[in-house]
Amino acid sequence: MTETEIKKGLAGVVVDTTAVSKVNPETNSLLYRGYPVQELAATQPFEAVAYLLWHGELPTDSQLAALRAEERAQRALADNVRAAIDLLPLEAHPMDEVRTAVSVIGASDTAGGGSVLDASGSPEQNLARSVHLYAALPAIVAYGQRRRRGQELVPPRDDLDYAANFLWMTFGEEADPVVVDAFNRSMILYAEHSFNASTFTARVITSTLSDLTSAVVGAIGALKGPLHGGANEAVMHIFDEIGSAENVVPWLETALAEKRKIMGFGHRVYKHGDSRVPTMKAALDTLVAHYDRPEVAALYDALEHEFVSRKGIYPNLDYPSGPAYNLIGFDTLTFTPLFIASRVTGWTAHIMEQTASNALIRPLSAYNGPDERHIDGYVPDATAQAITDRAPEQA
Ligand SMILES: CC(=O)SCCNC(=O)CCNC(=O)[C@H](O)C(C)(C)COP(=O)(O)OP(=O)(O)OC[C@H]1O[C@@H](n2cnc3c(N)ncnc32)[C@H](O)[C@@H]1OP(=O)(O)O
Ligand SMILES: O=C([O-])CC(=O)C(=O)O
Repeated sequence: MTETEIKKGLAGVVVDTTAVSKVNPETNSLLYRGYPVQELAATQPFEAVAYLLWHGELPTDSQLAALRAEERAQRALADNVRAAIDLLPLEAHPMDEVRTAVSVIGASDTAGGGSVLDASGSPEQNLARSVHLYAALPAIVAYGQRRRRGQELVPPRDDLDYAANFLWMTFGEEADPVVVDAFNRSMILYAEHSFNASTFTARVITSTLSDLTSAVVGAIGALKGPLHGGANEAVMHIFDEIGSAENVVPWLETALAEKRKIMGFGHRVYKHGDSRVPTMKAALDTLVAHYDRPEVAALYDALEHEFVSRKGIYPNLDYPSGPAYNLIGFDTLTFTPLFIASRVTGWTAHIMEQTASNALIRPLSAYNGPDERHIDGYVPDATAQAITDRAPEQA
């Protein structure tokens, strides 16, 4: 195999089909099961989009009511999950906290029937466990933020929809409808994006016939990195570093001179802008007006203008989401866990799709290590000396 045949990072490689979503960089569009994400964000509750991703169709009224009832019944933070979270240091990264909590659920989940040991991945069991994770995650994320702030757990409210209840459990007060709407839109925009790194991770794990929760745990690990979901958190650090719009030019000149990656910009698939950004920017603008924080929009616009005009690289969804979550009152460390709470719907839709039409995912590699050599030439002492002699940075 020659080097030119290798697609580093699988860039541009089509590895399978999917009916869950379609990302089209040419038309700058994103369809969930055929519906433009902008239309879904403008009209649907997150619950209906979760249903759409899992079932392929938007729910009827009674189907939506049934999903809502199932979700509400599993909203409360389970005692064993809380106990596991409480064992973690307060300084633990919230992504590690959520990953651990999901693992605990997986080790004790009987949703969809069967014993704890039975993770057979039948369609009924996978769907029930998907709904369970989606229902359980808001309490986990909300409790994590409250725990770090030294606040008590807030139990869920049965009379609130998913987004309003999520904000209630996080802040202990009912959010303004404008805020609930912006948050609901962000949940919908984050829900699904074809074969991104975390979804692909989930599909690789599923392809070995491992269980649904293991695939979600692996996906969380992939999402944590700043080149993927961790970027929404990194965007806020950049905003904090810059401070205000008038500092953008000197800050950016230094960052570019240092060859820093500017988080929240660039995308593997979209090269002319992310289809979700205009919708999330509109939600951010609503929040800026609601909280009367024009300086946030000024900084956002100034950095976007300077970076795009210098580099021709456009914002991705994490760019408007970071400041939007900050305005709502989430701690920066909570931003990527919010992404998990949303993306678990897309991940599990892909896990079910992979299960239904499985082939072990196992690509090839081109070897570029030492030529074949033989053990009779191996001298242990000489090898040990060679390791000791290595420069510290190589050791
Ligand atoms: C929801 C999401 O997960 S969206 C992605 C969130 N991630 C980020 O915002 C992190 C910042 N962005 C990036 O690191 C990249 O744009 C990625 C990883 C998202 C996509 O990267 P790739 O498709 O692999 O492109 P790659 O990283 O090779 O970039 C191509 C060129 O643009 C540059 N570039 C791309 N994004 C950025 C950026 N944010 N800041 C500075 N330069 C950038 C690269 O340095 C590279 O330049 P070079 O050709 O001179 O080396
Ligand atoms: O598609 C990607 O590579 C990353 C992304 O935007 C997402 O997962 O939402």
